[in-house]
Amino acid sequence: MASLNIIGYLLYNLNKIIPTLIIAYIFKYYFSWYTRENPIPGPIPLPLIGNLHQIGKDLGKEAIKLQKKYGDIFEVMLGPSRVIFISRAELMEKICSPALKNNVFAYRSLPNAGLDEMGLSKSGISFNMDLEGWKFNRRILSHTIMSPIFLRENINFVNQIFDELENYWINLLKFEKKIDFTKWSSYVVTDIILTSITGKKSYSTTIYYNSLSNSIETEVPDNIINESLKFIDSIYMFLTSFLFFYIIPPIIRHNFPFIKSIHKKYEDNVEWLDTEFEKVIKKRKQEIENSPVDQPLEHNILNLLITINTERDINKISGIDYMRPMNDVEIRDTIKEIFSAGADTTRNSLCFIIYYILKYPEVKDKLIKEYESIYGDLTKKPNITNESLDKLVYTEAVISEVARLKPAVPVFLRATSLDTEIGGYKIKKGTQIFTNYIGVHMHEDHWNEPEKFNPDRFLNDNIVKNSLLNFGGGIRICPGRHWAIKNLKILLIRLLTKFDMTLVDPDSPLKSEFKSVEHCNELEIYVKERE
Ligand code: HEM
Repeated sequence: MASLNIIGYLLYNLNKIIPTLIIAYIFKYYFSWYTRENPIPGPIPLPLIGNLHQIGKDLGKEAIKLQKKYGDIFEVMLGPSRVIFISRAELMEKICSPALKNNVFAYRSLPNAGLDEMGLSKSGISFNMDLEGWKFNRRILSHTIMSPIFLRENINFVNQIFDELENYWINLLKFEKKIDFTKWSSYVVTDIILTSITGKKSYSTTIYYNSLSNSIETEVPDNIINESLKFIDSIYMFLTSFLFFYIIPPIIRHNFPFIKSIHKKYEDNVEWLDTEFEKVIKKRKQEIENSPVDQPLEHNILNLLITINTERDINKISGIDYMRPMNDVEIRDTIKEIFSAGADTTRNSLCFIIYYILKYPEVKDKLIKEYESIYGDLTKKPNITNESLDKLVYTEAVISEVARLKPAVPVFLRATSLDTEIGGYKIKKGTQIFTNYIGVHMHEDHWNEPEKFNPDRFLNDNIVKNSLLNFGGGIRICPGRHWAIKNLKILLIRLLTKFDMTLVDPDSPLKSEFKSVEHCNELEIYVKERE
């Protein structure tokens, strides 16, 4: 009877109780926030969402705005979680430490249910919380893509794909001079990565060409078209789903009606992709097993990963500490990593570079002069070798300058595994750090006229340590950086020596937005063959 009375009282006074509870919650929220330990300047958060309304719009651009307002180290709340942004070269010292032992920043992320559900926290490289596994996979990936036998073959892969693109563009140019470069770059880079992994022809560029052209250049069977399209969609869905899994708490993903169906779609996609990769690995293992032991294997990434530390080891790098082959899950997740970390970054970097080169024709002329000095007569197809790529000093300066102004990864993650101190602030073990690379790249203390596009600064200036972090730094520095730069160089040589390109709208600013990486939204160019 007494409990009924209480329920009745509560129901009767609901209109007073709910506002009181809300006010108490808000009061408690702000009391905790204002009295938090080791506070760092930053915007005042809102209850429940924190600063998501500010940061969620476009991480790269918002990070710069907040840095201007709060300084080189500032904190924000992402929902209930505190995150610290670091935006100055000197403050990156510990994050960029190459020492493996007692490295405060060895982890990318704090434990995260979304990463667990995506299968990323116990496997692969970028988000692997098992440091032994991370070290093993990372080392093998680095040895594979840096090995001379792979890099030699890589030039053939990229050249083959460019030859195809060249033919398609020449055919299209008979009718239409305008090229949507964002689309082409996406398909070309997907094909480069797919071909480097499998050693087999991949069809994304062909399928795209066929969709634009009346004259079908290469017949592709329907089943291959469908498989390729499904695979490409699935890879891009995997990339897009990352932020969804990472930011949205499981309780919302699993229970809210609309969000629940998105979650299911993304979850099914992860499963489908894993199964597809597993099928490819199984088939290739069988092919290797069936081939005679003395028959040389092709130097693609899949063969290299499957045979590493086995009697068929193509690279003969078994001398490294880990004397065991990779298992199928390790191979699968390393390949997935190459796609997820390498495809979007490389293709958006290429778009940004093309934009700046076309915007600054004097830079384009200097690049062509560099190619002439190294490859001679440019009316013939250049004979590209890895040694010649290493001599392209000006090209490298252009790639660095574009990456400084427009890094494909403007902000990324690291987490503290020990208590530490940065810039005079105490930071506790288990804090999520956002490395604000774009903030460092645009810092007036590190760069003279940081807004200005000036590749020569990389030829003349003394570069401040840790002030160019387009590939990150320290023990988690991008293992694909040399491969990516080589691919960008090959594509630039081939594009600039074969075609004359101009921007359709030279006055338009570069249109990009942050979606896991910085995406080039639009890049229309006019193209004609060089005379
Ligand atoms: C222009 C293209 C690329 C850019 C701008 C880029 C940028 C980055 C950045 C900023 C990081 C974070 C490093 C850090 O935390 O210090 C990273 C990590 C990584 N990148 Fe790249 N990347 C590119 C291409 C590639 C390619 C082609 C691969 C494929 C092999 C790759 C594989 C990885 C992996 C596996 C990691 C995680 C490393 C770890 O956590 O130990 N990246 N990349």
